[in-house]
Amino acid sequence: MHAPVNLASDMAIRASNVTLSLGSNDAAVSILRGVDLEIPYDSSVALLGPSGSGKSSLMAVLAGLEQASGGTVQVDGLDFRQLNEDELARARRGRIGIVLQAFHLLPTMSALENVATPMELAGIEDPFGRAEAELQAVGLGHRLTHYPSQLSGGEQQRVAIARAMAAAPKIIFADEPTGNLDGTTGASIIDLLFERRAALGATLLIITHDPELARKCDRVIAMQDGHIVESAA
Ligand SMILES: Nc1ncnc2c1ncn2[C@@H]1O[C@H](COP(=O)(O)OP(=O)(O)OP(=O)(O)O)[C@@H](O)[C@H]1O
Repeated sequence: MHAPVNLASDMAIRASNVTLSLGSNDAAVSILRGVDLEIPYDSSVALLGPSGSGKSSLMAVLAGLEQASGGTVQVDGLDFRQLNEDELARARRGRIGIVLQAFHLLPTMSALENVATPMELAGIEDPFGRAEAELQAVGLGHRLTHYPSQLSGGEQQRVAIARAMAAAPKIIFADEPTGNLDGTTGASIIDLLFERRAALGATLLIITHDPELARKCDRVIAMQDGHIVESAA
């Protein structure tokens, strides 16, 4: 087993020549084809690109959900390619928050439990106190004991945001977080994500098809065919 290597880094994310192939032999598909990327701490980045260009796959690699096939991936100073699956899971805790299009809340748990339980399992101190404070911060202080089926889509995404943010992660990954919401609700979710990001001083990488949302970010990165084809501040 490798010990996590802690590399001095001024970048939240530093990826170099990252490749990802899935499947084996004749069925292997080349999904990421040499991605180079540097994202500073406390910044926001939009990731744009056509369907199938590799945005979600790149996010999975940078979030430590998928191991790259080649290249280097440094996240908050950790060399992800040196870590095994358990070490990656530990590295994510308290460091990385993830918000997806489908909210992925556990239906048998209240809003409070959905936010607190992952922190409890990760051994983070005072998980219920932190969960309650974060649910209040996302405007759901009055919905702590509600179950997902008793919440609107927008409210469920607020719970998912609270779950991603409650452990004060340094990096937040959001994959089309408004994809299942109507325009007005989606806009309020985006405002919330940016507000909480700023409050935490976290880095936000957000996959979106919405150019207006992309303009709110410090930087826009465009992908095509597994490559970064454009990067603009
Ligand atoms: N597990 C897998 N095995 C084989 N191919 C995969 C796998 N996961 C994704 N792919 C392929 O990798 C390519 C990139 O997929 P990815 O989901 O990263 O694209 P995307 O840019 O996020 O697309 P979208 O905007 O539609 O979500 C696609 O061609 C997809 O079919």
